[in-house]
Parts: sequence; structure tokens; C-alpha cells
Amino acid sequence: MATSAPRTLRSPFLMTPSLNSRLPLPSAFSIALRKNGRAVKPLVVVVSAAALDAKPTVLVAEKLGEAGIELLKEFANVDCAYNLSAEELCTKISLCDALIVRSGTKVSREVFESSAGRLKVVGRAGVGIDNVDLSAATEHGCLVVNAPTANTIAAAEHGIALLTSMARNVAQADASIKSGKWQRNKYVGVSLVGKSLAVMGFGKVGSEVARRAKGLGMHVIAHDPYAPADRARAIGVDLVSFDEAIATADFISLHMPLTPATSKILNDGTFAKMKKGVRIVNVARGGVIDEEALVRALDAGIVAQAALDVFTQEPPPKDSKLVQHERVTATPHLGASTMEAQEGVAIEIAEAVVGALKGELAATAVNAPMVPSEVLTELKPYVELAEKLGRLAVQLVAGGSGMKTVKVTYASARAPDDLDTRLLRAMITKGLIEPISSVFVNLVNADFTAKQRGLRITEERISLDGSPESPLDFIQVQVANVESRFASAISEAGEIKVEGRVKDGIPHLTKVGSFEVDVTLEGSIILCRQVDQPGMIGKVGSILGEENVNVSFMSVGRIAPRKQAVMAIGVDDQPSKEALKKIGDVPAIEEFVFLKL
Ligand SMILES: NC(=O)c1ccc[n+]([C@@H]2O[C@H](COP(=O)([O-])OP(=O)(O)OC[C@H]3O[C@@H](n4cnc5c(N)ncnc54)[C@H](O)[C@@H]3O)[C@@H](O)[C@H]2O)c1
Ligand SMILES: O=C(O)[C@H](O)COP(=O)(O)O
Repeated sequence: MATSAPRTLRSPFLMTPSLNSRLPLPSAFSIALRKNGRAVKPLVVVVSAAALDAKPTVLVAEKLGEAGIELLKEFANVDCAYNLSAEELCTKISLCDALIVRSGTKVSREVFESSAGRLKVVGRAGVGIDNVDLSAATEHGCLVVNAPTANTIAAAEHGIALLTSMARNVAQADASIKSGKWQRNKYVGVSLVGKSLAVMGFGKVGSEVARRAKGLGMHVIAHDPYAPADRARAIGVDLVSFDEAIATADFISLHMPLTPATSKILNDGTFAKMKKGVRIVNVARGGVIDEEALVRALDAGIVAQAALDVFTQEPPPKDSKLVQHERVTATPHLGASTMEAQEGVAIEIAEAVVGALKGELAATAVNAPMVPSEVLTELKPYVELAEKLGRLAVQLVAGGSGMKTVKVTYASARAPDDLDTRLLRAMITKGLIEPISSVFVNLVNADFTAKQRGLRITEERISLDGSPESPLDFIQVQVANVESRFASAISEAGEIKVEGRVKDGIPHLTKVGSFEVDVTLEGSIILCRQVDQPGMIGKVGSILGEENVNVSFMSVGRIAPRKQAVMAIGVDDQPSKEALKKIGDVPAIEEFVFLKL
């Protein structure tokens, strides 16, 4: 299939297309995401080298439902290439804007490195993202989205299928009868009714398993350190401690994600605390069980039976003692594999990936903060202000790379909970870093990039009285311990200080150092310090006029009449060196600086 040549955009994504002054992406800013009639949390992001190409390229590396492929094809070139080796994936990825995988593909750091900045979205067609190196994705500014809801019921049903078939030896009896035997005495099972089931991980799948197990007459308890007790109570489930859950249960069903904290959470030590004859179901991730310890517990009779859909290594080795164990029922990671779930997952992930490539808001981002669309709409001009203040501040630093500490102050009449500043901080970071480096910064990688560069950004809030109609009164950016190319930008406290406000929806620069100014943050800005006297505006204006540089705005901030003043001049075009020299040669002008926004 056709793929377009790799291309590198220096700053391929901002937070939303409508905020993106560089890419003419279609506006998707006001889209309110809805799912099942309910508003869902969206997130910004965005993306795409593809914005300038005819079509982006999406690599689908594992089988995806047809409905999803069709959706992708409406917007992108779709390359379905299954069973790629790690090397083949790394080679192909440099030609792709998005990658869609299930659990069978390792999206490693090498994949992100090989993409050389082109890969903008990884779509995980399912829930678990333990096969995606999230840190590497974030470091490369690549958004990761998943499809967290479409396979929940399928996984829960598979958990129940394993629970019931394990209890009644269905798989073993089936194999026996097919081999010509009729072993009615050997396959006597155990009943579920009245037995205690511990659901470990009371999230989407766990709670559906619990609901179904209640219907089977089981006594259901659950352990989940993060689940709200009222959600459990609503379906008649008690939340208990880990130790109580494993020590009292007749059946244990695992439904937590694989994380460093849950890795091998069932091990020799925990098996030893369980009731003798306990039965275990795992449709979560193989890695949450120490598989060798499980074999030992089965052999010791602590665990009577296990039913496993997932394994540490998939597929497991052919001679796996666990899979071969007589009292183990195994399925090859089929939890999400129903026609309905795969169709749903395919649509869910295709929509998320296309949305992200178009620059729309994505509700299922895994490695970026979520910002509801209504908040985003309101914050839009402040987001622009934030980035421009960052750009101005860093250009005022003499040798910008020496910048280490930046303090951002938000003045607002809103309650702290009503003002999410992560997006603003990301945009200030973008503004601070992009003019002095070749990295692009977005909501995904802003904090990481700042940390990596040793740039400490602290945030402070000033609570204002009055009507909290607008989210912010002003934003102030202060850069500490640096010298400035424009000495007047240094405040009384010895820091470079710029401050801005939004007026009628337009960002304005309102303070430089200790000088009040008022100039719209559009085009570029010339800042001049001069001795306040009549005719200065005319003099500088006519120099720029002679050079055919259009002046959009001028403002003078002074300490006192006839003392020093700072003049801020907004210009549409970049003045020539000669024009700037002429401005510098005006006798009353003591210093000046040209700043690109
Ligand atoms: N076998 C399959 O095909 C299949 C299908 C879907 C989901 N899954 C797996 O099932 C698991 C759950 O999926 P989900 O959609 O319910 O996810 P979820 O995020 O909705 O639920 C996971 C729950 O685990 C809880 N949890 C986290 N750490 C825990 C800990 N240390 N102890 C107990 N609980 C903890 C979380 O608080 C959360 O409530 C994931 O591992 C997912 O990958 C497997
Ligand atoms: O985490 C999941 O969504 C399930 O494990 C399903 O994985 P799969 O997409 O590889 O079937």
C-alpha cells in the first residue's frame, strides 16, 4: 500500500487545532464528546504530520474488526500488517502517523525511537496498556489512547465461563470423552452457590464479574484499594483488605491491571495464606501471578484448581508446567474475543485514533491529563496567552538555556478546584522551551521535557475577590537567576517578569518588569526603554513605516512623567536589521529588544 515519505514537523502538535497557529487543521474545538448519551471526559491532543499531507498513515499491527478498519479508511491510508517482528515494526513505523495494536504487540522504546517523531498516536484496541512503553511514548510526545469499555462484558463473561467450567471440570471432561473415555466419577465438581468469591480489582470487569457471581448465589467480597465503597455496596459486595480477601475466599478472581505494584501479587507467601482448596481465575494479566509459585501451590494442594486466560509469556512455552497441569483450565487470552466486543473495540479505537489525528479531543488518553471540553473552550485564550508569555520570557533571557527556575502565578477569583492549570503550565512550558531547542512540546510531554532539561516550573495562585466569571485575571511568568537582554524586564525582585491578561478574548501583554504596558500578543513585539518625552512614538513609528513594517499596537508604560518609560510596539512583520539599528540609534532610546511571538 502507498505510504507517504516521512516528514518531520518541528512542532507537529499543539493542544488543539484551533489553537495551533502553525497548522491549518479543521476546528474541532467545541466538540462535546458523548458516549451512551453521557458527556465523557475529553482530552486534548493532537497531532499530525498528516495535517499537511493528503492523508495520514495508520499501521494496524493486529487483527481489528472490519467496522474499525472502514472508519480508519475514511480518513487515513490503512496498512494492515500482522505478525510483524520487532525489527519489521521498527522499520515500518517511521512511515506511520498512528499505530493500532492489541495485547500481542510490544510497543517498546525502540518503536518510538525508530519513528523519529512521526508517530503521534498509539491506539491500544483494548484495555491493558502494559505492552506499551508509556514512559517512552510520553518522552516522544506520542499520545496513547485505549478502548477501555467495549470489551468489559466479554471479559467478565469469560471470567464467569472459566469459573463455572473450572468448578465442573468441563474442559477436562470434554478432553476425556473425546479420547473415548466415560469418566463420571473422576469429574465430580464443586458447587458455586453459597461459596465465597473474592474479586481482586473492583473496576469495570471486576464489578461485572461480581454482579454475575451474585446471580449465581455466591457470597462476593472484593479487594480494591481505589474503588469507592458505595459502588461495591450498590451491588451488595463488601470491600475488604487484601489479606482478608485471600484468606477467606473459596474462589479468587483477578481483575487488576499489571503494574509494578500488582506484579506477582499472588506468590508463595500469599498462596500460603489462602484456604486449602482455593480455586483461582485469572482473566487480568499473567504477570499478576508468580506462575512457578502457582504450580507449587497446585502440587501442594493449597490451590485445588486454576482457570487461566492470560500468561506471563504469551503464548506460553509448549511445555509450560502450568498450562499442562491437570487441574488447570487454560484459554489463549480469549477474554475480549467475542464478535460483539471486537466490533465495539475496533470502532472505539478507530474513532479515538482518527479523532486524535484530526486534532479533536480524545476521551481515552492514557498518558496525558484529561481536560473537559467545556473547560477547554473557556481556557482557549488563556492557553494562547500562556504560550506567548512563555515565548516572551525565554527570549528576554540572555542565553535562554541558562534558565532553570520559572515561577508561574495565576491570579483568579475561582476556587482552586475550579481552575485546572495543567494545560496552562504545559503551554507555558512549550513557549519557554521551543524557541531555544529543537524539541516540540505538547500536553503529553511538557512536564517530562521540562524535567529533562532541568527546568523547574513552580505554580502559585493569587486568590482574588469578586466575580469569578472569567477563569483568570492575569498570568505572570517570572524567570529567576538570569540576566536579561532587556534590563527593564527585570522586576524589583531581580527576576525577569512578564504578565498578561485576556481582554475581549484576546491575549494582551500588560506588564514587563515593573512597567505597565498594553499590547496585543499578536505578530511580534519590539520593547524599547527610553527617557519619556514627546515625539518618541512618532519617531519609532516613522522608522518602521519607512521600512514598510506595519505597526499593530503601541503602548507606553512609565514610572513617572519625563522619567524612564517602556514602549511596547506590536509589529506584523519582522523589521530589517537596518530598521532595528535606526531605532537603537534614536538618542532617547536606552535599550530595545525584538521578540517573536
Ligand atoms: N483477558 C482479557 O482478554 C481481558 C479483557 C479485558 C480486560 N482485561 C484485563 O483485566 C484487567 C481489568 O480491566 P478493567 O477494564 O476492569 O480495568 P479497570 O481499570 O476498570 O479496573 C481495574 C481495577 O483494579 C484496581 N486495582 C489497581 N491496583 C490494584 C491492587 N493492587 N489491588 C486491587 N485492585 C487494584 C483499580 O483500582 C481498578 O478499580 C486489566 O488487567 C485488563 O488488562 C483482560
Ligand atoms: O486488556 C485487554 O483489553 C484484553 O486483555 C484484551 O486483549 P486483546 O485485545 O489482545 O484481546
